[in-house]
Amino acid sequence: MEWKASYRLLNYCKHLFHRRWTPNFHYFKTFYTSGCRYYFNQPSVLIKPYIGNFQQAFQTFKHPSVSLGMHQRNRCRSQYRCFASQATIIQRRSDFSTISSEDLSYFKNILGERGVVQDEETLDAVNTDWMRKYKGTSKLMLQPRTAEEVSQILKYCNSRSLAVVPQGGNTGLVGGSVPAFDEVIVSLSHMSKIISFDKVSSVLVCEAGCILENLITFLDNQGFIMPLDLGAKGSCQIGGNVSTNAGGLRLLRYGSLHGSVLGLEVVLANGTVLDMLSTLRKDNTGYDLKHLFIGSEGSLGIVTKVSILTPPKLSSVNVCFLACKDYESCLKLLLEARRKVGEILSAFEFLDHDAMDLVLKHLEGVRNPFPSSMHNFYVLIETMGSNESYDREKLDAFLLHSMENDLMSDGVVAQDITQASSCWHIREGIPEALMKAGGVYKYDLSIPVEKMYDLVEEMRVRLDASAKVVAYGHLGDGNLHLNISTPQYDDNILAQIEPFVYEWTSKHKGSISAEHGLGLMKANKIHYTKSSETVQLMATIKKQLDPNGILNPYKVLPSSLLTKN
Ligand SMILES: O=C(O)CC[C@@H](O)C(=O)O
Ligand SMILES: [Zn+2]
Repeated sequence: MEWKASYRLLNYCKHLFHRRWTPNFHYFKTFYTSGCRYYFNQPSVLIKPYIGNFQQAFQTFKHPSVSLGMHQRNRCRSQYRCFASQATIIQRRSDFSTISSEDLSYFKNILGERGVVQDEETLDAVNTDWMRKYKGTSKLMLQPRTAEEVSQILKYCNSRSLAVVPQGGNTGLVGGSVPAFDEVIVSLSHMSKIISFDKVSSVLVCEAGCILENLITFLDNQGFIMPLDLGAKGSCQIGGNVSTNAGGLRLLRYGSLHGSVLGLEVVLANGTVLDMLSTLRKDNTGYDLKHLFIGSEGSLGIVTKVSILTPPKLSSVNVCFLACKDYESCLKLLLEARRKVGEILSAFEFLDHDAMDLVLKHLEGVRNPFPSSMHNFYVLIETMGSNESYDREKLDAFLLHSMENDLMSDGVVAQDITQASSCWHIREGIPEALMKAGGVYKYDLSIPVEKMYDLVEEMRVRLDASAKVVAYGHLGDGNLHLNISTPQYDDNILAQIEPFVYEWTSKHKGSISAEHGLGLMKANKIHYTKSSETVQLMATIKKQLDPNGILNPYKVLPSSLLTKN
């Protein structure tokens, strides 16, 4: 029995990771929990802390190369209707101009031929969002190289009433980074310089178009890390991350970008360059305006430079993947991880049976860590610290307690970086697997964790079996990614999901956008989370900073509140 079980663990590691390793059986300990035996190789139950680039070794989540048919949608020149979002029926604002040959000459004059993109293939890509659900009809993308060029562009567009969509890596999931109609796309991709890094204060200053993964690599060489990490790090840009207040996998440990971003340079709609590029931790001189731009999705200004506090790289990293019989056990594990693992806890992610099933079916190279059985829930726990034996002791205490108290049904602990990255690949691969499975309705919700899974269960009761309700997310942050996967988009299914999902979230005092923003998808849904007074004040701020409403129109706030007086 003992040998069988340890063999199973050993076998798992061999199969999943195609690696040979020699466990030290001498150290195997046995625990009896609810009639099951659990075996962990005590000293190596925790992965050996590896020195080196942990981040880099993770699989980079690239855009799926699968060819997905464009979803059915009805669109005419003045009306945009996204099939997958019932209420996203908006009219093109008639006071916006269309591009003229004089406009093109002006832009070519300030940016040169290279900065003015009109070829159809490129425009098709930048008009289409990552999910291929939203598509604009822009005929022009501009590629400035400096904040001054951004300023000249916006000043001109403002005077001509030309609407603008700022675009970074275009990895957003709510249709916020693509035009709704024919807005001019202002790409930040050519503004990708790292300006400075001060090791002592650990502050990085860079341009908005820096790809997150490039910053991660740069900092790794200096012995630091970025305070945020996302599945889309290979494509997303820091300016987009800041503009959407991207959350991701490490928010549990390092907090949101409202805490890490120390300063910004932002270009306003009228072309004013707002220099708030502070590198100071403390500055109580009046209103801290940078926070207005963090998470405003490019609707108040275009972020051109970012100054960000970067935590030191930690040498001891552990990843474990645990199986649970019910959601209640996941919550208990979270509580115990907080208590016993404490300050070294860096991620606490969860996925349910349907999410695991989907990944196993649709993603190549992913193996079930527990090949002999499927479980109802899984959690991925990561710790990061600087003292190997201290970290091990903490994780050990947590795992032993969890086993003794029947909080997990099975568990594996990565023994090296390859195994750790395989565990992460399961979690990070879910959005790609969903895309490959067919149509997907995405909801990114903050809900008090005790209630969170009730929504998932209620949703399953509402929908028939052809719709797969898939739940996963950042459990440690109270963030549920509720996805309904169907063979294709269908308005009848959508009617069963919405407005139910928003009403349910609102009733339980949750947020209808935990980390993805509102974009085009949820601009008309903001009232489910924010009071009417708050939304009114937001509209007042928007009108003050962008009186002509040229910046990312139709997004974030309901258009009805922004009509010109
Ligand atoms: O696809 C989603 O719904 C979530 C995407 C992303 O925020 C994640 O956590 O993987
Ligand atoms: Zn997420």
